[in-house]
Amino acid sequence: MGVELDLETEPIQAAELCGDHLEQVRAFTHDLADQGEILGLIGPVEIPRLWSRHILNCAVVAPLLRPGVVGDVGSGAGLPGLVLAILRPDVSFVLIEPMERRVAWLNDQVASLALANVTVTRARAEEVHPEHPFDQVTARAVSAFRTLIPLTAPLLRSGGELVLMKGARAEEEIEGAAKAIRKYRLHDVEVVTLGEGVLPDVTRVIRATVE
Ligand SMILES: C[S@@+](CC[C@H](N)C(=O)[O-])C[C@H]1O[C@@H](n2cnc3c(N)ncnc32)[C@H](O)[C@@H]1O
Repeated sequence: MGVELDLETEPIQAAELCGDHLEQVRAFTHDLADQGEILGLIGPVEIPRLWSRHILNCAVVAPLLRPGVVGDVGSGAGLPGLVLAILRPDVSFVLIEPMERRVAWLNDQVASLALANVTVTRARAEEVHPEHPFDQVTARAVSAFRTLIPLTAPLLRSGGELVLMKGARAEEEIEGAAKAIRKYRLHDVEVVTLGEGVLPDVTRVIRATVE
């Protein structure tokens, strides 16, 4: 038995942002609302705003991805990795998460959503050495840009791109990361704002390309 489901009404934008994949995104969202608190994946205050502050904030990132392999570092509940994997079946995803209970949840969701484009790796990012470095790496709510760079940039191929979901202080985080930006040879570092006029909270993403 799950917790009492107190999920907000599905926002009208969900249909627009999820298109043909709405049913799958809806199934994931309802499972997360139902089991997320018990499994320690998400706090109770987040459940009533799961769609507008979490699911759809991840969904707006989908158009930034290119066909290839994306590593999602610190996937946790599957944000953004599972949402993006549902919306972009043309892209392969490797979800990297060290916590056993979260890995079990991710594997269960991959199976129940029948996602053929996802593998889950139980590891810390710094322990991962992909045979074929990733084309892009995503992360959300893992750490500040300065400390996230050493965890994520080494996973990328030359010319690969970081797509890191960030809060309102993204520009300040970039200023504070000057040393790591140089050390890991990042260029074209920029903040893009997604979901403006569509979502209550815009999504801010730091994009950067590795030399
Ligand atoms: C605050 S949670 C965010 C989870 C999810 N990305 C989200 O937005 O809901 C941070 C996640 O990063 C994972 N994590 C922490 N350090 C990590 C590392 N070095 N490598 C990979 N994952 C890490 C944690 O286990 C946790 O699941």
